[in-house]
Amino acid sequence: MEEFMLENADRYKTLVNGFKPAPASKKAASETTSASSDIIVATRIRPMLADETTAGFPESVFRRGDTNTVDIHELRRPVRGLPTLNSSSYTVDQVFGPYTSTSTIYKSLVQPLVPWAWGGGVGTLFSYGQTGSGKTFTVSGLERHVGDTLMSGTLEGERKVYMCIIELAGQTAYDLLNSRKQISILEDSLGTTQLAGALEHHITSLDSWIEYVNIAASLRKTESTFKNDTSSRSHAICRIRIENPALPSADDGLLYLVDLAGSEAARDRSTHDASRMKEAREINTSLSVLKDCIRGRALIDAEALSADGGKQAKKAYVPFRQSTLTKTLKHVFDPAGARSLKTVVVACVNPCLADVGASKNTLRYAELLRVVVPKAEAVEYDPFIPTTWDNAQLRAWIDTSSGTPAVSSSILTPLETGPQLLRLPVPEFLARCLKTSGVSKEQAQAFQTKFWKLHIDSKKRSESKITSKEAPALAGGSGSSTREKAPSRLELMNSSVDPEPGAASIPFKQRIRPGMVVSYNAPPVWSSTTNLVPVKQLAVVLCPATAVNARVKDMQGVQVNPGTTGTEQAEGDDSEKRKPERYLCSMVLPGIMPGSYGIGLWHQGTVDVDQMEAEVVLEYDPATRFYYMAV
Ligand SMILES: Nc1ncnc2c1ncn2[C@@H]1O[C@H](COP(=O)(O)OP(=O)(O)OP(=O)(O)O)[C@@H](O)[C@H]1O
Repeated sequence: MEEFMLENADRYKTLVNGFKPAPASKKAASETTSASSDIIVATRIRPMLADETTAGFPESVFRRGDTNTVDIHELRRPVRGLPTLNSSSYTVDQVFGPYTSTSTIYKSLVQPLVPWAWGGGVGTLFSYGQTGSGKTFTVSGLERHVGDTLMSGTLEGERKVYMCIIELAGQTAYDLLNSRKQISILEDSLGTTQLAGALEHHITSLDSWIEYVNIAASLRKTESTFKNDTSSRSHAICRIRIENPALPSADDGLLYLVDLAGSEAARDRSTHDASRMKEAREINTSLSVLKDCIRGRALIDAEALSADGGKQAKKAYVPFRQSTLTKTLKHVFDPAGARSLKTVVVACVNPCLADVGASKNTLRYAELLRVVVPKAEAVEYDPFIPTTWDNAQLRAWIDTSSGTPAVSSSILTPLETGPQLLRLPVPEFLARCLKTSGVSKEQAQAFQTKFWKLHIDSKKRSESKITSKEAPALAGGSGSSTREKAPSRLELMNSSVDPEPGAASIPFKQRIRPGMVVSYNAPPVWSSTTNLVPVKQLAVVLCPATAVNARVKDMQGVQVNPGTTGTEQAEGDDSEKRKPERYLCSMVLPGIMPGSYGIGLWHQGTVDVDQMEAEVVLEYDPATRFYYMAV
């Protein structure tokens, strides 16, 4: 095939020079969808390398004028006659041609992620592409620019910056800042991913930043391939954690710079042995899972913040547990997390005609990452729905609703709209409030909760409005009177409310069931053994203590059902005696948002029925991914 390309290089160049793209379809103007603003997908076309030019290969990847469209041309070998041109085009959010510097790319794509992470958000950069397309060249250049910005002292406030660089090869992880020592990727009992065994370095100067980046680069596992002598067959993840000492309980900002393993060109594979083929399969699987995770998470975020309550958005799935790469980057994908995210993907392409197939695959992948969400229609302003507020409406609300002294709206939201403020990382929200003189941490926190609560309540209201609108249609046809449609059992699954009709009229102790949330008045048995403080002494009932076997122990290691050692089961036909008096429960833990809760599924203890005070209804909020108490 390469011979055919070289033989027909001149004809190919003539055909490419005469290429005229089809006129842009009118569809774009009338589009009802747009790419999600939380994820930017860009393409960088690297320059031709000397060996490619010397071999006589022409270029095959071109930016179309100043647009965000890339044209790829290849030669088609017809059955009869002269070769013809086969062209395809791909559209992404930004295109950088072969002469664009890394510094320009930094300014336009990555620089905004730095203050985002500085303010407590999660920013992630992925460089993706075929082997030898310039991924490592791009990431290593960007790493230096990030270090420059972080260490420049120009960002507001005091922060502590920590760096950790790891490499993932298949299922195995190594610490690139500790002599490539093997480490483990673990999830702790609160569901947080831990890079167990990896060293984290406190970075205080640009020199030490560069030193660590260089150490990692030199240790990066490389294995020669046909295409690129220093090809990396592993993913490298540089994680920057940014601590804000002024808000010790707030989430740390995170910045991930990820140099993905090369997605190889088909022609390279022919020279590989079985282990290299297995490696290639593993890489391709992890890249495919990554694509699903990026898309899924962006769809979920778009859905949560849409003014229509996400009714138009498709239901998304984020399979982050399906690969070590996405498990490691759990913060970036986990739909149950509440972090504000910004993601940038740079799809690197090699312009050489010899690699045209791989370039097409890379750009196809890039296009798939562009999550299309329903275009924001001009929504009618509603004083109770923050997602409908423009900047002026939001500022007017802040001026009147943020307490005394009022939080300065020009500091908190100089430009933001309601939906944008909802996306702001909580630590950044609080830090901005605290800039108004006289505003205390407590006031800032209470105001942040108030804003979120308004949003959550508005979503609940919009859901119930839709339900009641649907009711006549469902009742219609029979001519029956318009009844409000009762929520189905499935719809009730977002709440701990008893799904049985009429349950509210039965005292809660007579209908204790798995999933019921109760408040109780005894000192929590687990607080002495853990630093996690249960919230308001709430617990989720799992099952009667008598239902579990002798092996089951609570958090203190105490046997939950002491009656399971033998005799009691043989004796028991007296149902009164067997009636459970205590229940195995999971602890309800404080959430990240003020007023929010999480459920510590594995933080289990027993609660006596006598100690239970009342049933409490917790509702799950998909926007923040926490539970809130229903009023
Ligand atoms: N924008 C660029 N300008 C100049 N040279 C570049 C550019 N991008 C890449 N190169 C050169 O191309 C070669 C391959 O780049 P690089 O090693 O970054 O590819 P890669 O995609 O990381 O490959 P692999 O997946 O095999 O690791 C290197 O010699 C690099 O210096």
